[in-house]
Amino acid sequence: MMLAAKYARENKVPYLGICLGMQISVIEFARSVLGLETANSEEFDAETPNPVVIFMPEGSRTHMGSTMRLGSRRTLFQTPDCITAKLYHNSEYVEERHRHRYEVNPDMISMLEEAGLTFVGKDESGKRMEILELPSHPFYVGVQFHPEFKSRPGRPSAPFLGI
Ligand SMILES: NC(=O)CC[C@H](N)C(=O)O
Repeated sequence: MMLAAKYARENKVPYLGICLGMQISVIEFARSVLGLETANSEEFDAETPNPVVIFMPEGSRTHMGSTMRLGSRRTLFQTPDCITAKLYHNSEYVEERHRHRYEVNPDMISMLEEAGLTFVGKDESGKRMEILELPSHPFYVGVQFHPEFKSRPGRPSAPFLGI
């Protein structure tokens, strides 16, 4: 997955990373562009010195049961000037379904954004990264939620229309 994300980023191949796919794109970007060779998700290396993806449960941090961020949650677009906001018909927010425990580390956002990765969708607290884009790329998009859950035959969820 890491190599696929790298290849797509460097060769301007369309990339839609869903959930772990978004997390992988952040790890790959941190390693290749920021030069943080040890960047990782806490899920894969709990001791990583550069945790760009961390355990961010909605419930308890110590119990696996009921810690998943699950079901429909709101994502607010941070700017109308991005690919995904346009795909979602210039809505101010979208409600998509979630199923995960790990998320992009909010403490690393400014570093990632200074290097060109932009977080164009966040939850209402501003702490949970929901959508990323790479403006220097024709279509490099990551979504923490699962747009496929609301996709239907003949009525695909918006992000798929961008590929
Ligand atoms: N559905 C997914 O891709 C979730 C996996 C992911 N590593 C998590 O945050 O739990």
